[in-house]
Amino acid sequence: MTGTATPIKITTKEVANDFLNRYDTFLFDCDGVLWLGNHVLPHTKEFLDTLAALGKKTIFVTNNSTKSRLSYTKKFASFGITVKEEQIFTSGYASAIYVRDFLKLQPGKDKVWVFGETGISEELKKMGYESLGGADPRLQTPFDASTSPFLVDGLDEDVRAVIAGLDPNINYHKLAITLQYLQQKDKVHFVGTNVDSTFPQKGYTFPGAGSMIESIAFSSGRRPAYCGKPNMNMLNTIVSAFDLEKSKCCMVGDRLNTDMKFGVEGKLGGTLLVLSGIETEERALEISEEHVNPKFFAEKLGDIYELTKQ
Ligand SMILES: O=C(O)[C@H](O)[C@H](O)COP(=O)(O)O
Ligand SMILES: [Mg+2]
Repeated sequence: MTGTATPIKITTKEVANDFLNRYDTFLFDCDGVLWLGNHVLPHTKEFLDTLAALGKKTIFVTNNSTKSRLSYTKKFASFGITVKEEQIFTSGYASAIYVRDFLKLQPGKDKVWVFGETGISEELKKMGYESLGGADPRLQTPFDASTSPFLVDGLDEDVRAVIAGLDPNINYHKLAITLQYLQQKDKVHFVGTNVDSTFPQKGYTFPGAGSMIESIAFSSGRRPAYCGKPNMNMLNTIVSAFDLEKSKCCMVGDRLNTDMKFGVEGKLGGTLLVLSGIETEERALEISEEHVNPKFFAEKLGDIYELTKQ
């Protein structure tokens, strides 16, 4: 599936201003666009300040489930950027919404086993769900079936779903216990936060959530319901939360099969691919049935900011 026209590279003041004037709302991916891990990219704050000065709406849509929306407001603040929790949507939040609104699990009764970080368990807790696993320190111990408390004490009968996401502290203990829950096929749903195969960091590309979730899918022989980008439920949640006019929205991201697909399939007014994360100019321009093409592309957000200031 491809876009309909040759992607436009933003390299002049005129094209940069035309790009900004086309949309009133910008949906920003985070990793690979605003920052790489804890390294904020050039002019991220200045670019967002420019959009605010132009009266544009900004929404942040990250597939990174390791932090809660509230925690992300603190990450933004550490870069001097003020963002409200309501402006942020994570794949962990999208997964918790799926458990609540689609699986209709009962808070206070049904529990969720988490393979991943606190970004998932904190969103579940805010919805009234008790979660197990996740950052439980007992999972950091080397795995031994005869001593693992999760087996010795027995699996929790009230677990009705597994949510699996990015876990930089992945280990065999976590994989083994998560599999035990997923082997209860008729009782425990399998939810994945996001399908990203890799995770961009400054100077490196590391394994992403999708690589871990697919490992669990392989061992369990089950397919997860993925909730992050490019899932349209996530987009519909955002569009209705802000009552957005799709044709006036632009999705800004660094990955073709999540961010750009999210924007194109979501029929947003436009898409901007930045090359500061996963993709390359060749891929942006490549016509392929394997991926969509962006409407615009640029080396990085900061370049667009600098062009508007010429
Ligand atoms: O592995 C992952 O989870 C993703 O690479 C990463 O977190 C993507 O985050 P995003 O680019 O959607 O902000
Ligand atoms: Mg990204």
